[in-house]
Amino acid sequence: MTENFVIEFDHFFLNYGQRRVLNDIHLRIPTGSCVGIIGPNGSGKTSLIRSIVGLNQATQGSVHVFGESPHRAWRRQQQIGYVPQLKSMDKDFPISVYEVVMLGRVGRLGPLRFPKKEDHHIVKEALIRVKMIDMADRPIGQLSGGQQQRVFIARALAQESKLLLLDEPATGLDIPTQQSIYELLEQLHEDGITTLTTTHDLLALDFHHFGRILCLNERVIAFGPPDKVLTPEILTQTFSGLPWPHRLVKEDNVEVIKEDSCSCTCS
Ligand SMILES: Nc1ncnc2c1ncn2[C@@H]1O[C@H](COP(=O)(O)OP(=O)(O)OP(=O)(O)O)[C@@H](O)[C@H]1O
Repeated sequence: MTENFVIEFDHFFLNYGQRRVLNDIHLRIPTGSCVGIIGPNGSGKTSLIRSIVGLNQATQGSVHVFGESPHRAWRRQQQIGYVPQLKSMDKDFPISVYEVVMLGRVGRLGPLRFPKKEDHHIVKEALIRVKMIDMADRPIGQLSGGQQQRVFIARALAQESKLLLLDEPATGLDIPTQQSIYELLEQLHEDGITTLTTTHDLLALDFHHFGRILCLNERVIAFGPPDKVLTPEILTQTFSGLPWPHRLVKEDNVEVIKEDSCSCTCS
């Protein structure tokens, strides 16, 4: 590891039982970058994120975060903020927005220690940042999906993470709310926080907010700046899983995909 890379995958393979989910991931994420991870449902995006957090163990190869194993990086300095996919929540779950964000401080407080003035200050700042301070006393379960997502981002911010992993943060949200989440990511990027954000929904992704796009479909299909990566060919390969190389050809005003090596028409 060099200090310029926050995450380093070294020929990383992941199986669930016999099933291969991530195949020879060899990738380095530069410190401070704002990465969008795209790929269809089941392409391994969540599995990749969970591997970075140490929730999945490599079947082969390795991943290092801040130059350490994910477990050590997670436990030692609480540097990784993880916002999992939003699940529906019991409306009566008895925990307030403020308390959820304070959970982000627990790792730094240590066991059985009460929050100090500084912790309360950090929690309030995080809530202000995601524009949720007015709802601090509300039960989390009574918030909309977009509001809950902001609260979970605030919890990760309260950890003072240098690396933030967001799994499908915009899915199911209306367009202005998606936009506001992406704008927030952009601000975090300006603060030097490395962010990785997944989505399967190309329409929900505003590419302008990302410095790099990772196209994933079990393997890394492409990784680079949006203008280089978001080509019809690469997107087709990412989302269709069709073999490479191939090309898009217009036939009777309909675009069809053709492999370069054969003349068959694929739908
Ligand atoms: N705990 C698990 N045990 C067995 N198989 C799993 C497990 N978690 C995920 N899978 C399978 O691994 C594959 C990749 O799943 P993953 O959740 O990483 O994909 P994804 O790209 O995040 O999908 P989505 O866009 O739907 O969230 C899928 O086929 C899924 O069914």
